[in-house]
Amino acid sequence: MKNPLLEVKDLSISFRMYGRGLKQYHQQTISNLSIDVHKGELLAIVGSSGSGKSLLAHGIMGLLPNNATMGGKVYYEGKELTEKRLEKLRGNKIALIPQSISHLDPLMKIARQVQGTDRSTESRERQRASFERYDLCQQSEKLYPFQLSGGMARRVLISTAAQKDANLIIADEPTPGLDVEMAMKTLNYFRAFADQGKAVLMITHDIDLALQVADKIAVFYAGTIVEIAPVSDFHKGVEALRHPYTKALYKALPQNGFEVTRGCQPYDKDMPIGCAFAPRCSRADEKCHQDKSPLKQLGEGRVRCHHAF
Ligand SMILES: Nc1ncnc2c1ncn2[C@@H]1O[C@H](COP(=O)(O)OP(=O)(O)OP(=O)(O)O)[C@@H](O)[C@H]1O
Ligand code: NI
Repeated sequence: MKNPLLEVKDLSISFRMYGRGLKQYHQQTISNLSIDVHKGELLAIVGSSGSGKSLLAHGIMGLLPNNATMGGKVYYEGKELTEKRLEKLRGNKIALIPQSISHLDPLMKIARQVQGTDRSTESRERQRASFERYDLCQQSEKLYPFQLSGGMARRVLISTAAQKDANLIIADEPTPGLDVEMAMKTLNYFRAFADQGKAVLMITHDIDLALQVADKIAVFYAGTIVEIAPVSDFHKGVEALRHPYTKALYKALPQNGFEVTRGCQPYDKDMPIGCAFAPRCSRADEKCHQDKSPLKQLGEGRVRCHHAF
């Protein structure tokens, strides 16, 4: 297979924090995370809230807060994505659709911020066409972000990315606030975008929606990827999936029985030394509690579990 368009290798992200008596400590939030996205591919990332999905997106884009330290490497088109390269590519060839609408500038009318620094007639036309596609009427151009509803703001963020000449879209929870029709339109746009030989990394809570358009699903748990599986494995059923957490996510879907797994994801400070899912896993044994499994290739997928063969 050709080089991936985006490759994340052994990523780690930690935060400098202050505890009691202003004692400084480092909170490890993402560790040993590797993924790649090829041209033509739509990779969906699913996982529980607080597992580090948005941090991954911000880490790739070079938008981490000041108290964060990032380790590992990110490659784009086979070359390391240095800060200097990012400055050129961010918002052009690599577009982010952020999860939070707070990424909109509160003091700038939305048409202006969607166009960015390019105020040419072409840029204005692209912005108008993109607004039209996302049902944003012309009057909305003059509004400030606080005057938008949640769904409108989401559509502004999507149309901002859609009017760029990007090769890679990183979409962080792009569908909340959208009605089903608009959500499907957005996902179909991502699919068509990938089919043109470009690529999409889409973070979502909605596995059902992801299954309709993605090629692969990467499952996130407590700051790392526990499984990457082709969508066809999810369609085959629970037996085709490799990691106990992926199986639990699958069984929690309404059509698969709404089964609840006891316990919750560990906090960064209480991270177990072994597999982070072990405290909730019925198959966990001594080895699982003691060491983390590497991400192993298994069939067409990859899994981080001692018991998966
Ligand atoms: N600025 C920060 N300082 C300290 N910790 C942070 C900071 N930003 C994020 N975190 C930590 O990173 C963890 C992961 O956050 P992130 O926003 O990536 O989760 P997520 O998987 O995107 O969740 P959600 O699905 O709710 O959007 C949080 O639980 C939080 O502990
Ligand atoms: Ni998030």
